[in-house]
Amino acid sequence: MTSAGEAAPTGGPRVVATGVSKVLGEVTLLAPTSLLVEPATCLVIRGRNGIGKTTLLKILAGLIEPTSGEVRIDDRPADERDQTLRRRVATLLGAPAAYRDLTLADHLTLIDATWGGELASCEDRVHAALDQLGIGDLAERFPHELSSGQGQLFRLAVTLFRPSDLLILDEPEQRLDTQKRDLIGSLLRDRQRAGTTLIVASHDPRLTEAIAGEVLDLGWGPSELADEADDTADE
Ligand SMILES: Nc1ncnc2c1ncn2[C@@H]1O[C@H](COP(=O)(O)OP(=O)(O)OP(=O)(O)O)[C@@H](O)[C@H]1O
Repeated sequence: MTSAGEAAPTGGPRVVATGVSKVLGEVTLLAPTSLLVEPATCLVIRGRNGIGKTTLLKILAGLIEPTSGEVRIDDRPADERDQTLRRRVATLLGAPAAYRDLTLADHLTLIDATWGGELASCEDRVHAALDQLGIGDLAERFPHELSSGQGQLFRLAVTLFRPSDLLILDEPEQRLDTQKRDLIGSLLRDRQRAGTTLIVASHDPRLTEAIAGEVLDLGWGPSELADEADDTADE
């Protein structure tokens, strides 16, 4: 059985999205989009604020249903309720649930137990995972005792620690200083070399340069809100 903190040994899946879009009432959250991510490669998704990057990641992870189109992760439709996919796909999409009365080390220990990690080596692996992200000295802190950047490192630790061979990350660089962004770039490259497939939305050119095999630009044009603001300014 795969232990928490290790990539699944079989190699990451191929991800194919065909014409996926999301529309809620009058609002288009994501225009029709297609992509292909080969196993153990990294796709970085870019584009202006509000273009639909997070929406696309949620669709790829099977967290929300597209209005049109479909996503396949290897031969399976993306669906977070699919147990086989849940064992493979780790996501950082918004803040994962954190328990106020559990320390950072407690959180990782809980994750390890959930995914069947070996009990005897759990403590060592938990501390190694926190050390790897430069927050080993915060192991006994509670989540609400962290700075915003330390909180982001904790969320990354939680995401990277559980077994997965497909990582879907929304702006992993958020709130991090340059050194930590470089660290994340290096950790993600290592995961890719170990066989993990990566799909990452990012606004950081340096991180993109460090990890991207392919880049998908969703668009850089003005948003409707910007259009409306321009119209108002013209009046
Ligand atoms: N629940 C919702 N209801 C209506 N519109 C929404 C909802 N969630 C998001 N949107 C809209 O959908 C669009 C896409 O949002 P999304 O979060 O996917 O963009 P993004 O590219 O990730 O933006 P950012 O770079 O700012 O993180 C935005 O215009 C947003 O306002």
